Amino acid sequence: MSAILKSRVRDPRFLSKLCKAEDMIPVFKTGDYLGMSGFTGVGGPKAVPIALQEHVEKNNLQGQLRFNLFVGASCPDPIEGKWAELDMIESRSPHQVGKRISGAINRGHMKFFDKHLSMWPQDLTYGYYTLKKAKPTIDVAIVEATAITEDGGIVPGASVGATPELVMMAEKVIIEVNTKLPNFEGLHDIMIPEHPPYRKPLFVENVSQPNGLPYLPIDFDKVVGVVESDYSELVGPNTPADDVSKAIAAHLVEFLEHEVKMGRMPENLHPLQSGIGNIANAVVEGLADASFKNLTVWTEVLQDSFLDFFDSGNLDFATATSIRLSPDGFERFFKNWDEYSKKLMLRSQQVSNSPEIIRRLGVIAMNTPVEVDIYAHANSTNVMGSRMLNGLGGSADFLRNAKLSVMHTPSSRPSKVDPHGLSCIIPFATHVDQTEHDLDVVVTEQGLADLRGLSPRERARVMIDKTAHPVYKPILTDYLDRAESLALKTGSLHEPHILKDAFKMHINLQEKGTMRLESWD
Ligand SMILES: CC(=O)SCCNC(=O)CCNC(=O)[C@H](O)C(C)(C)COP(=O)(O)OP(=O)(O)OC[C@H]1O[C@@H](n2cnc3c(N)ncnc32)[C@H](O)[C@@H]1OP(=O)(O)O
Repeated sequence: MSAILKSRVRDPRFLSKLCKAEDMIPVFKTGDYLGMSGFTGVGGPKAVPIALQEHVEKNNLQGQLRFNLFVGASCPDPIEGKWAELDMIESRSPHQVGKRISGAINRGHMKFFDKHLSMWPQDLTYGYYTLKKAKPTIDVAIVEATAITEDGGIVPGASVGATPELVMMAEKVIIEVNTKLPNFEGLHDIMIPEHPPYRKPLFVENVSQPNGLPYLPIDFDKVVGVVESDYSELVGPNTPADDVSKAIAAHLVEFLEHEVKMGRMPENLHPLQSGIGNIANAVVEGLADASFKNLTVWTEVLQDSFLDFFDSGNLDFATATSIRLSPDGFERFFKNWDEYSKKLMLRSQQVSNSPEIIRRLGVIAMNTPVEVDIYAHANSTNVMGSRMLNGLGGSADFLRNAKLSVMHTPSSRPSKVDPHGLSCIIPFATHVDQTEHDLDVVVTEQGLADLRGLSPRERARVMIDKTAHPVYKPILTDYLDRAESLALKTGSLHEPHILKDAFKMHINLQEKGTMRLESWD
């Protein structure tokens, strides 16, 4: 036992359960329901999942040790991707990131469902996801801790996610105490809501107000092993902001400045939420450089750009359920721990994504879609209505409930044969995650469409005019003109469509490699 482990595990009962990762292998049976801590690739167990994958590989057990895997959001790709490669995942929920896992889903080899991340943990505790089992429990939960308190509470690492509910539902719990990472004590605020009809309001009136405990209580009798882990977070680098993302950020900053000037926002705005991905990261970079002061953040994931935001002196406090930084970002975070940690709080995803709190605090939500249609229905998940990317995540928790709901996207993306082969603004979304009733603003590098208070037809004109790429403006305008004239004849002018043509741009992409239609005829 390392000296650091001894100092981190302050309840001696847990030291009596100390074992090696490999010793835990017999705990797992094929078909088990597994829960893992972690969110957006950080704060999850590493030593036990890696021991399991090595066991499968060494003993040629591919396809013979398969699990139903629940993780609040995604696991690190080196682990989950490898599990997918070794055919160790039978089913998965609610969010994943990585080509190997989405590949297995899209080949039909792995069952997957996504669900609003605020709802997923409570539905788990209602027993909705274990209906097929005789007992509505998770068989084993593997949880990363950076310390265990005197009274047996788990201090998580860089995320909280759905760990409280996974532990609550688990029959057996394995704790990985990570001694490579710093002790994250003091950063968490963990509360588990009661079931209805006993649930109390979440008493959070501002982003920095705690509402729970600084650790996760655990039933010691469930603990079947405590493993020391010395893995760093298995995260990759960030892609630097490009000109498209910078232009999107500039439009958004200008719009928010206007909102302040018109008195619809206070000078320090409202708490900000920013989604995952490169564009979201770049938009936060843009906000960090803008003139807003004393900002706050109520979000799900903090990416690297939030460190610049803190350093700019313009960000007073940020709360999330995960700090998903790049390796350089984590190094910077750990070096300046005292500075950053006093302005941060990590909550469970039921709280960070709580629709009630998001709506009451007046959050400004900003997320990236796959595509948005001219009436402002957005697809966040399924390319061509069919190929799953990552999952819905918390996008709709925020976009439906925010005071200002923003989706940002490049106006076009390259295809194999055309640098602008995909238009992200299309006539009809091939899958709908966010509806026209949820979105206020859509912004691309071309401009910003303010859709508030507009009828569908007004909205469609503004969307095409402000957000579509110039090569697609005439194509989309032509579609809308034709749809309107058809709808006039059929008395259906509220939200005009030509059903036989609505997906013609997508079909052209499938057949000719580009959405640039030569003609609608
Ligand atoms: C954990 C959380 O929930 S945070 C809260 C917000 N969550 C969400 O919004 C969930 C849904 N959103 C997402 O998953 C992401 O924002 C995405 C995938 C839509 C965009 O992610 P970004 O990193 O900004 O964009 P990026 O340009 O890297 O695209 C990611 C991939 O999606 C593909 N993609 C995106 N849009 C399209 C499209 N219209 N058609 C085809 N492929 C597309 C890209 O080609 C890329 O694929 P690649 O990895 O093979 O190159």
